[in-house]
Amino acid sequence: MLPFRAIRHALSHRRHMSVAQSSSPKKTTIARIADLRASNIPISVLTAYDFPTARACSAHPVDITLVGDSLAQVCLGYPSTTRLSLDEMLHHCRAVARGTSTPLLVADMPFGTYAPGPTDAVRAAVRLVHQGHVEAVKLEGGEEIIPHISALTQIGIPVMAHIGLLPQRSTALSGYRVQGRTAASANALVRAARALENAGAFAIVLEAMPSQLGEYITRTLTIPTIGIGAGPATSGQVLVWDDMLGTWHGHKAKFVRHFADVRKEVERGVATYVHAVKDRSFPNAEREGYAIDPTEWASFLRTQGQPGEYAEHQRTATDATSDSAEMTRHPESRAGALPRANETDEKTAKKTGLHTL
Ligand SMILES: Nc1nc(=O)c2c([nH]1)NC[C@@H]1CN(c3ccc(C(=O)N[C@@H](CCC(=O)O)C(=O)O)cc3)CN21
Ligand SMILES: CC(C)C(=O)C(=O)O
Repeated sequence: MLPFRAIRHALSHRRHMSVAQSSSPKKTTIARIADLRASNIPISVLTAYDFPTARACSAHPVDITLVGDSLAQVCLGYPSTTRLSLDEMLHHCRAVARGTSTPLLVADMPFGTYAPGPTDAVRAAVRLVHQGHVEAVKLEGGEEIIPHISALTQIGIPVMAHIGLLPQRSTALSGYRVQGRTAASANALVRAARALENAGAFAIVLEAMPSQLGEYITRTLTIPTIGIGAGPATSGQVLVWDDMLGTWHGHKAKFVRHFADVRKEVERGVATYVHAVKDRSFPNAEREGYAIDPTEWASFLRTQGQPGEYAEHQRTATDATSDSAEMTRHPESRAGALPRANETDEKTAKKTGLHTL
């Protein structure tokens, strides 16, 4: 019997107990993922690429946090996931691991790190566990990667498989296309799914395929299916962080739903900040600044050879920073004789078009 099957069966007596305790978040284990599928409770998966997104995934919490290689596109600006190196992936895995508490932590094996053969797959996956602090790995592919998956599961690295649309092969496949739309390709996907389960995968991502096929594969297998564009009947769902929050600026696949409009908030925040800096309403000297004892300041100025009257003026000006009339009466008293606040405001507003705010 294969390793994860054995673990699942050995722990099956705990099934009902652990699902019943779902109100108090516990560390997600491989057995718990199997429990959720057996109990027909949908499995929630989200990608995360850094410490704060990992914290957000842990706070609610999601069941599985995936350091997806979509990292290449949404976080690092590469045109394709094939550009991502193992070192770059490791750097982000460590940050995500530091912010992860309860979710099971899974990382994508980057393009080229497993294709050469099972030995290379083991070497790269061991680095992801050792140096990336992840608990499981995900690999894209069908029957051609069965030996790789067997090698990984036999040494105790849990594997999430991934079939259907395979982004790492989008160049060879001439783009991101829905898979399994013909009887022949649907058959090939079902065959691959069975083979991956037999090789010991603990779960399988089904990407961009007809909903009927997503349901059919889910019913055929005993391991959970995690769908992304595979319809509502899969055992769980995964979305890319930036797609879910509406921050991704690129193409929106049909399967994407925005659960928040964070991009609009980000744009509003940046524009308001720039405006506040330009019109000097930020920072406020008292609420957002630090003070020095006036006598200390006066004595500092004496060390600088400044007249006492200047020190006195500085103190008054600090007490009433928002009083632009004060600055107008003594414009020369400000270091470098900066232009008056109103002048600056007018000029920058013209340059940046901030009048529209
Ligand atoms: N932001 C983002 N979200 C993702 O889900 C994602 C990434 N990036 N980068 C890596 C891969 C690439 N993925 C993609 C990218 C595009 C489509 C897409 O546009 N699909 C077409 C299908 C058209 C058809 O064959 O009918 C669509 O319109 O939905 C799907 C998955 C999934 N992954
Ligand atoms: C979309 C998910 C499944 C993924 O593979 C990724 O984030 O790279």
